[in-house]
Amino acid sequence: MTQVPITLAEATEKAKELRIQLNQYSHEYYVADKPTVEDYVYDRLYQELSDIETEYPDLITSDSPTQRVGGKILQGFEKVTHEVQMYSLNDGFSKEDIYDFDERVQKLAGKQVGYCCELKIDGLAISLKYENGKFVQGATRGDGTVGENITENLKTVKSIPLELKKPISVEVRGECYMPKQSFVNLNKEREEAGQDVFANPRNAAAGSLRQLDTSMVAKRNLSTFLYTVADFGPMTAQTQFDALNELSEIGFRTNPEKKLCQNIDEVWAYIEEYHEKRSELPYEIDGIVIKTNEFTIQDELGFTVKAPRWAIAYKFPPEEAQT
Ligand SMILES: NC(=O)c1cc2c(N)ncc(C(N)=O)c2s1
Repeated sequence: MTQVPITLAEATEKAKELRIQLNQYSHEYYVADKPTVEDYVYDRLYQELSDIETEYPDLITSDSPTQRVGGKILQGFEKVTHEVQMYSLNDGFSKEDIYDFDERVQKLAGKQVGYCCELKIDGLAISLKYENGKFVQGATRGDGTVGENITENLKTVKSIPLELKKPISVEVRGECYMPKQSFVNLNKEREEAGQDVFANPRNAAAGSLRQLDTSMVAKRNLSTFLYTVADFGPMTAQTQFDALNELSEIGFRTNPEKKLCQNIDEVWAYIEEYHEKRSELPYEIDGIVIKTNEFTIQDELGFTVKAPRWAIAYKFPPEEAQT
């Protein structure tokens, strides 16, 4: 059926309506993992918006889903200084290390404290900055103080909101990763094309985010889990567990496997549970991150030169090579 040409006013209204609808469907699919429509419904509306933007390029907005496909060739990556350091974590490798950590925390805090336990995602640490709800800068961790500006590449990662559900200014940190199945598919493609294959999903994610052709990044099916707030802006969470829920409420993808543990025995049980479940997860993890849940305790315990005193990363033993 030939499209009846529409006026600029009608196109403006229709484009806004389509953007809102498409961004909602995209959030359901890529962030909430709960799609409510079939792909063909999304694709038809997307084509309608793309046709309008082709007819009226001035109607293209920074949060339009058509901006996710990339198409820019970057000259390189500028350096970014993190105003809030992206810290690293002290590692633990045994049950004893974890119980020793708890003993140190209780001694410093003067009481038993609760812990928020989260899966340690095997990806690339990223920092995302938003101003008045709009995504303005994405950067790699780098050395924790200076990273690289990869904003254009991160705009193609569908689980990263281009606009938050609230017009707030925040900085958040998390992990960008490649799902296991996407890694298998990518390496199959590369092998068939006679290219080198990636050793693991983490290298594949890192290699993807270093692409200078943003349309290549868009095709790599990268995803994210956000887990730290560096600049709270108007966010009100007073604990790590609540901060994760608040991150999700404003539009970020967070990992659903988190657990609030009342003592270190519960922490150890969680570690054993996910050491068992590790192979069933659709993404790689290399351990468990344990943090004192109350931010007041985190402030009290502070940091050593290298890492927070209020957190530890339990690293799983290397998986036995499949014989
Ligand atoms: N280096 C770090 O501080 C962290 C690294 C990671 C990681 N790779 N995955 C998950 C978390 C988390 N949920 O806190 C953290 S925190």
